[in-house]
Amino acid sequence: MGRNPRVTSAFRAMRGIGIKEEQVKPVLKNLLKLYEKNWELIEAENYRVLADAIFDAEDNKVEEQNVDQQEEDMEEEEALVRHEPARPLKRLRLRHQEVQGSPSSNTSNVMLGSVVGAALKRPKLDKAPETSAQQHPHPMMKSTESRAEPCQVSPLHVTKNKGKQPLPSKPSALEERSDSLSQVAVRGTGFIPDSLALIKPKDEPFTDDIFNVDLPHYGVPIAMVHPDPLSKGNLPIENEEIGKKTVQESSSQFTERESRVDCLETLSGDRRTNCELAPVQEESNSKLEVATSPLGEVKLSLSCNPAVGRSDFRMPSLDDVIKLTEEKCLHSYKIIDPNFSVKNLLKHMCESFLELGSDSTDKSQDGLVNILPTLDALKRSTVRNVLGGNDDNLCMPLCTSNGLANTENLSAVPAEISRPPTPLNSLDYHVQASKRISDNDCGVSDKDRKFQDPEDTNTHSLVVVPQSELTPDDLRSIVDINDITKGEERFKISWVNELSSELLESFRYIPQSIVFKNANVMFSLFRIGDESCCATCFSDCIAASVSCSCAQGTGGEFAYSPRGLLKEHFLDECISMAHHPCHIFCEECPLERVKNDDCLEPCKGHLKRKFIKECWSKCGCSKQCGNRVVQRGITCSLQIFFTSEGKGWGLRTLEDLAKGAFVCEYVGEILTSMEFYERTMQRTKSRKCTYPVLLDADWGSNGSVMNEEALCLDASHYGNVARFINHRCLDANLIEIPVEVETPDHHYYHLAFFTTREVKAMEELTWDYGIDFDDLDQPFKPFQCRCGSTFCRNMNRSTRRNSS
Ligand SMILES: C[S@@+](CC[C@H](N)C(=O)[O-])C[C@H]1O[C@@H](n2cnc3c(N)ncnc32)[C@H](O)[C@@H]1O
Repeated sequence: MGRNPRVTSAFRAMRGIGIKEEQVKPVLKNLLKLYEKNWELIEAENYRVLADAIFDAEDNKVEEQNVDQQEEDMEEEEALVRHEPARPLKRLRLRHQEVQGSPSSNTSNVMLGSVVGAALKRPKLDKAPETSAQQHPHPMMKSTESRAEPCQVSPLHVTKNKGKQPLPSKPSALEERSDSLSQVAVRGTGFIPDSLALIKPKDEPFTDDIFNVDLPHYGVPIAMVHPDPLSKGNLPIENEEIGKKTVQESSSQFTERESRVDCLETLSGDRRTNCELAPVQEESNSKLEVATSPLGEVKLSLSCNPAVGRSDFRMPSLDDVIKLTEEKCLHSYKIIDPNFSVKNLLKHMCESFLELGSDSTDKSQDGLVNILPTLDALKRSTVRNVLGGNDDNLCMPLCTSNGLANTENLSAVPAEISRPPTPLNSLDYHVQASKRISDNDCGVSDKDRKFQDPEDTNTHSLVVVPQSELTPDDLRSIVDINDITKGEERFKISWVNELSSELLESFRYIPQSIVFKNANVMFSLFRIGDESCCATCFSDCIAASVSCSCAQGTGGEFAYSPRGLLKEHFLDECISMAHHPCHIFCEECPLERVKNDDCLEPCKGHLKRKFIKECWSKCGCSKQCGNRVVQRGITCSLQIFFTSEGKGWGLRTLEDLAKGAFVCEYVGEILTSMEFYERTMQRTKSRKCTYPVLLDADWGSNGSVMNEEALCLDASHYGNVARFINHRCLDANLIEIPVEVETPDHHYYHLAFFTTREVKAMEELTWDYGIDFDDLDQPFKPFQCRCGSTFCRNMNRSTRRNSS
């Protein structure tokens, strides 16, 4: 009789990835037995289960060869006593830790992706929908280069590039920052569940609440944890009663015969769960600690109570317990998610326990944990975590500086995150705690890193603290996921990260720019001449048949249409000026002067721009006047999101926008060029990133600009939504236009963003920073542009270099 063609195919597939027939045979046999000849399970994902099982079998062989003789003898003895079943299949997982765990594996997920993708493709059926992170490789998964350097912008050393670009920090600082970010990146990959593929067995429907099935049916040994002996007598009667009730309610989920859930311990020892108590004989060696929360406050251990007829019980090794449990899980539930691990399941249970017990809204708490979750809630939460319910993006990552005004007082302190139990995938809650980090690190402190288990792709491993432990600085730095503006704008602006667990860096939202210290920004009625205001107007200047004097600055015609959009020809002229730049050169450029170099460098040039002049305080028209657009603030629905191209955070519109629509202005601290120079130098030392924009639209036109008159906006600490707008070469959908709102003095003006074309809802909003990527004289290397434009100046350069 010929060989079963399915067997032949299996051999062939395995041969294709370098596995010999003799290695395949025994494992395949076992699998067929285990899956009751359900070939589909074995063939799924290009024989992934089979390959994985073979890898594991090989692993076991190596492990076994390595154990010393004594241990082997002991194991054999134990095996005789316990009748441990043969162990062909532990858990079916790809050896992803080989790529994930390695500290040098910046490209881990890329590697994983290619291995899995090439040899072992995922099945089409029953897998969780691909996240966008899987569809587009996440920037954090790749090399450091692919991560946006949030503040690499051209500094005061402005080059001939129009002087409008944000300013870069020193390369060394950037490199260091990149290094730290790359570490985050490696870890960050772990948070993205690789696959939730759970293949249904033929005859057993698989549901999400698979772990809620009656465990007695399979006899899987669930934790039997005894109470802390020290406080046994302290348990209040009410708790005991409640505990009994809770266990009774959920008793169908646990076996009564061999295992009973007794209690989950806390470090404090004086808190008791609402679990059933069992008389436990105290023997230190009769308790096996199986999992703990990251800090060890919560522990999960197993013990056997000799009083219920197990006097011959011998404590097994933790590894054996885990292996056997995984085998049973595999057999019972056919879990083949490569990320499934009982160890992680139990760890998640500890975390869920802590999470549910740490209700930060309860101000009365000053201990670590004092509200104990019901077992049902605990299980739901744990199962959600283990099955890859990726709610990582629900937790708030906050890079916080201690004292925003004093940027030097930045220090690394422990991470603190409190995560309330939330519905899966719901973003509808506020940040409840803050995470402080070192200033050169965005999102994760060293301490956090320590808690990260490279194998653990689901857990947040973050420390939970009661809200009372948050300092006023922590509370100040909280970024509301629903509204980063904290009510400062008329419209809420939410943020979302659909790609990774990276959280929004903390900053102070301000709707209007504010003077930092010495900037000479004085708005006086005295400075506004009668000819530049419309004192006699009383309603909407734009609706009037004859344009008032406020239109003089824009050629006698208002820049805005009655619909509140920029007039087409005005806008087109601004766009054309940006595309065909005309530079003004100052006699002594303040940007060069502040460097205090022996030899003053010539001015690199500043882009000439058209100004909009709005009606202002001395005008008689109403606030609703059509010539008051920018000053009325943001009127469209915007959102901050994590870009998939490696640019970091970006800004998008949630509604369609017409051409010429005002979006927002660039808001930040107003600094003199000297202040900015000093700040940049300090930042370089402390590796702090910057978000500055020069207000140089009219420099040089009236002779030299004095140092203290040369202003820029820095949105690093105080800013608005514009600080998230990314750069796009040439065909950006936004253009920045200087606007006079309070003063005709062009040293200070508002920098407002208008759409250059129609923009559809969900499109990213971009503007051309004006960076000259070709300018090799720049002291700092600009970021690697990922704008994706066909006119990308950065891409052209590298393409040119490649072709030459
Ligand atoms: C004003 S910030 C924009 C918001 C920033 N993406 C963030 O995550 O905070 C400027 C920084 O964003 C990144 N960036 C902006 N546009 C980019 C682009 N086209 N390609 C790559 N990175 C970009 C650079 O790191 C730059 O220094």
